[in-house]
Amino acid sequence: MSPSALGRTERPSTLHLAADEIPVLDLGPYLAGEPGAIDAVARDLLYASTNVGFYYLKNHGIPQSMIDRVFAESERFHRLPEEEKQKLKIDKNKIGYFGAESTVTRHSELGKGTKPNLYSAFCVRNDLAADDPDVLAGKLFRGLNQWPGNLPGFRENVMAYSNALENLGRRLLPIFSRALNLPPDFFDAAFRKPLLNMQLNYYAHQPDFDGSQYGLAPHTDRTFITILCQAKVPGLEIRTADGRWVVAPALPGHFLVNTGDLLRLWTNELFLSTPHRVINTSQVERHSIPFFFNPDPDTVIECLPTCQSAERPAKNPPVTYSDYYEWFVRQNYPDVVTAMAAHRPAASASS
Ligand SMILES: O=C(O)CCC(=O)C(=O)O
Ligand SMILES: [Fe+2]
Repeated sequence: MSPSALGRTERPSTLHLAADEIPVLDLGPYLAGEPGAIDAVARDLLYASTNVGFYYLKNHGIPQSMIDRVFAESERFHRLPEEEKQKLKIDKNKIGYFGAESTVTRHSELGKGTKPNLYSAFCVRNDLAADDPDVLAGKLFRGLNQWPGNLPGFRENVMAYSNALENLGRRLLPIFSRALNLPPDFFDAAFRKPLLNMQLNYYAHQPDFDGSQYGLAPHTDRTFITILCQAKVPGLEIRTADGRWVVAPALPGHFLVNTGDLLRLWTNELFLSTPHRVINTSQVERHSIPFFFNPDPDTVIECLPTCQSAERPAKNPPVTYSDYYEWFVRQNYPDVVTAMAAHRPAASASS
């Protein structure tokens, strides 16, 4: 146990805030390997994570043409007839399609009592092969992706983007280690085979807001981090530490990252997992793509050594990521729960 635990930090004087609220981290110097760049960006990250929980990334190195292609694929997918999309209905691994009003946000206190969500989504995970050991072992959340049969190029463009975001996620890990006073490779083992989940989210135009029916109800993410691309249409609101809901603008060429519950847990609740929600009262359809970046499901999440001290002991017992995540899925996705029950081995059916 370290003598004194890390705490919240002051805003670095060079750190820019978008919309007066949300830090903008410049990855350019770090990705270019400039000396000392990791220290500067780790300082910004520590401030953003302990005070806001959301931050934009600029100069992240992902070409705009690749982003445009994956949004074009999202539009192609969501234009398919509903019955075509239902052929890919979400399965026990939370892979596939879920339609409007088929999910309910129950895992967050803030989402309690809200109506089913208006959004629909296509979910993909790591594109594993049928002979992958985890697939053969039937490990939960390690299944094969489902792909539409009639959209040539779809799988390639979606996975090209997912692979690029996976690489970006890995490049961020040493910055988290630096911010948290940990050895540079601290997170590497947990992310050797990360548990990825990416969604092509679609929000129809919502003419009005009745106070309880959201595109996506208030919630926190059950992730390590989420890397979101909002394309052009805003609609995401985040709840500031002082309780206001503010719109996170769709900034061209920027990703919006948020700390998830898992990283909050890992850091002994030092990093904020900030509530957010979506209401699309713009006059047009909204597409967004969250990339949920998570460690291997077998990872044991135990309070980091630099986040605890005699004065600030660990607040939570260790838990494996699979247990932590399964609880969340069971709360929110009734169709996944049904699929899980259908696949449960007979021997454990009554337990
Ligand atoms: O669509 C968005 O902008 C946010 C999506 C989101 O919060 C989620 O899928 O968890
Ligand atoms: Fe979210």
